[in-house]
Amino acid sequence: MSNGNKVVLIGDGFVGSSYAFALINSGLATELAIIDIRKDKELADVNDLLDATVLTSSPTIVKTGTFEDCKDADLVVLAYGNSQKNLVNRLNDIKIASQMVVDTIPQVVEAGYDGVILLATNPVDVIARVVAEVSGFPKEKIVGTGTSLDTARFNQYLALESKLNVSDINAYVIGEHGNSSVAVWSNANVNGINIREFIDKIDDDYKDEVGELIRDKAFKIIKGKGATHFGIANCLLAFTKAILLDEKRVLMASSYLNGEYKNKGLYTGVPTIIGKNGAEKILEMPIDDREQKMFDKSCKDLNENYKLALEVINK
Ligand SMILES: NC(=O)C1=CN([C@@H]2O[C@H](COP(=O)(O)OP(=O)(O)OC[C@H]3O[C@@H](n4cnc5c(N)ncnc54)[C@H](O)[C@@H]3O)[C@@H](O)[C@H]2O)C=CC1
Ligand SMILES: CC(=O)C(=O)O
Repeated sequence: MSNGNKVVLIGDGFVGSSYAFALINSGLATELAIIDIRKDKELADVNDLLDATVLTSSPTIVKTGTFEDCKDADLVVLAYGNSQKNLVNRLNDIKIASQMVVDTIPQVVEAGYDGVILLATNPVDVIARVVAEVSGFPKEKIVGTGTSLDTARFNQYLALESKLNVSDINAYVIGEHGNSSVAVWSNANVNGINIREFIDKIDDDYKDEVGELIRDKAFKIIKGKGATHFGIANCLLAFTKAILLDEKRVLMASSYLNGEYKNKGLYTGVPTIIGKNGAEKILEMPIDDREQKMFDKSCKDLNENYKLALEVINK
């Protein structure tokens, strides 16, 4: 551990650089080391970010990094992954992303790092499991961003539809961050008042339609500009803050299930208390039978697809 808050970011593309910008503006990190295989991009971003730090209230020391930097890091963040340009199903990226984990995580561990690893790399639920397997770390030290972005999209949708402030909407998405995600309507509320009081057309068709809209949002953004990156950058920042400041915040992380929500042995998006030890406790909110069935199917899909990752890990 460093004397302040040292973050090592691995992967400096759209997502990594947006996170880096959010992080230096937050003043949370005393030091940020950036590692990418594109050394020109890595150096260019470091120099650009250093200029940006001058006008922040608490300037972060930003530098190009090596895996040795992980030795005294307080947090390692993975934002590498396949380009989003042609994304149609995140699960198609399993082999490429698993190979990145195999290429990097042993070096993080060899440097002596044994803290929390936070990741956004897609497919994030499967890749969290790959990072756990390759690192050998306790399961709670691997924290994926899970359905935090899907949850933000669900809340945004409900705020627009109900014409209320998004801060007052409490609605969650669980399961895969991807095509089998599950919007939990049964306990969606506005400061404790059921969402049905504000939107009267909620039947199963409407739920499916909105579920589709939330899932499609990523693809629409990618069509417009090649990647989604601001939303996930702020999700990563919220997790970073919760871990570095030991906030015990409940965030929709990819966490390792051990019987919660009637499933076990895999990482997926569920409400989780996040603190300095990572995913400290999974919280079980009530879900209805329909949502449970969708969640079970999502877990089944993730388990099936993990076999592709195993081919890379065991190569
Ligand atoms: N979990 C979520 O909610 C979201 C996840 N993502 C995911 O984030 C990942 C990154 O997306 P983008 O930044 O748009 O991709 P990008 O293609 O812009 O950046 C990826 C970066 O990773 C670097 N990289 C590749 N292999 C590496 C290695 N072994 N070591 C270090 N760096 C390496 C590349 O050089 C590149 O700079 C993707 O998997 C994407 O699907 C994106 C948005 C939301
Ligand atoms: C790309 C991606 O995973 C998202 O924006 O949801």
